[in-house]
Amino acid sequence: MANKIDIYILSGFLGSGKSTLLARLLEFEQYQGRKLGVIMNEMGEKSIDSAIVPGDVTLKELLNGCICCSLQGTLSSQMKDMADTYELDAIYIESTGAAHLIEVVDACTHLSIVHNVDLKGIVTVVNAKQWLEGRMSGKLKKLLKEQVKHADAIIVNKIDTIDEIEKDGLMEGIRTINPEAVRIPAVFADIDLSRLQSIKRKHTSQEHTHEHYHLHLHTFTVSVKNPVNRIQLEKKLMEVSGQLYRAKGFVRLDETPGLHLFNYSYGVTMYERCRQQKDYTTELVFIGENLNEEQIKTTVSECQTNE
Ligand SMILES: Nc1nc2c(ncn2[C@@H]2O[C@H](COP(=O)(O)OP(=O)(O)OP(=O)(O)O)[C@@H](O)[C@H]2O)c(=O)[nH]1
Repeated sequence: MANKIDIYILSGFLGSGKSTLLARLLEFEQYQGRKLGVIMNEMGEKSIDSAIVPGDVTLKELLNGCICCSLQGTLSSQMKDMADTYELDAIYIESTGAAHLIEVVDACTHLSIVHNVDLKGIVTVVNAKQWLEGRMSGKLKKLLKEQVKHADAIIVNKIDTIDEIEKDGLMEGIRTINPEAVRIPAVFADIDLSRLQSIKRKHTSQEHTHEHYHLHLHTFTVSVKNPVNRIQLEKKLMEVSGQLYRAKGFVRLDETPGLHLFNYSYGVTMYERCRQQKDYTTELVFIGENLNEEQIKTTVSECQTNE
């Protein structure tokens, strides 16, 4: 094998903007004629984010678990498989928002793969508002800090949701945690992407000093057969018990025809009309802590109209 495959790990909590960044990176890299692979890890049984990956990019989905623990071995073997089967220039690994990065780095530097790949670095995406407000459990705070600490580049995303003074304070706070990383403020991950291509991995996999605690994230899927009332769903999701960190999936709306991508993260709901005419199942994946599954199922059913 001639050249080693560049590996980039995309990290950042649920809904911070990893897929938004990945979509831009894939377009940017393909424009330069590079052949790409994506390994996408999601907590749920179904992949929602893979919809952003173009058909000519090699895609592997690792679902229903986390590549930093139960799927760590699978990540190494999938990378090896990709490297042996396709002539790729780069592989992007989108980790779940709950991943511990050192374990993901270990999987990327496993003996079975280390001669085929060049780990360029970890890019962590931060949700600016969530980081500033800090409305989250202590464990989650620790995890987000860890994701920033181990990054080689940090995209401080969603700065449209905070003001200029807050932004300055936030950038300084991030610098204090990780002064060596490239730090870039962004809206919808719209950055000079060439800055990411030149990053270098600074940390080594010897740093097993952190305690490996786990967020007790609860993930489940709710089928949404009928069109939903957008405003009602938005309002009711704000009222569910526990900490709802993320919800996403495909739904139809009662007010307009067509399939829509639904995204909920940190109190903000977005609907985006699907341009691709693929046959997506209408269902929503919910991820959070201390969620009441039955309550959320009832909520979703109350927001649906009868056809
Ligand atoms: N306001 C605002 N919304 C954004 C920005 N970047 C992304 N979003 C929206 O935030 C939602 C989540 O973005 P994703 O890119 O899917 O986030 P993610 O980190 O891949 O999410 P998971 O894979 O579920 O962890 C989507 O609705 C995006 O359109 C931003 O800079 N500002």
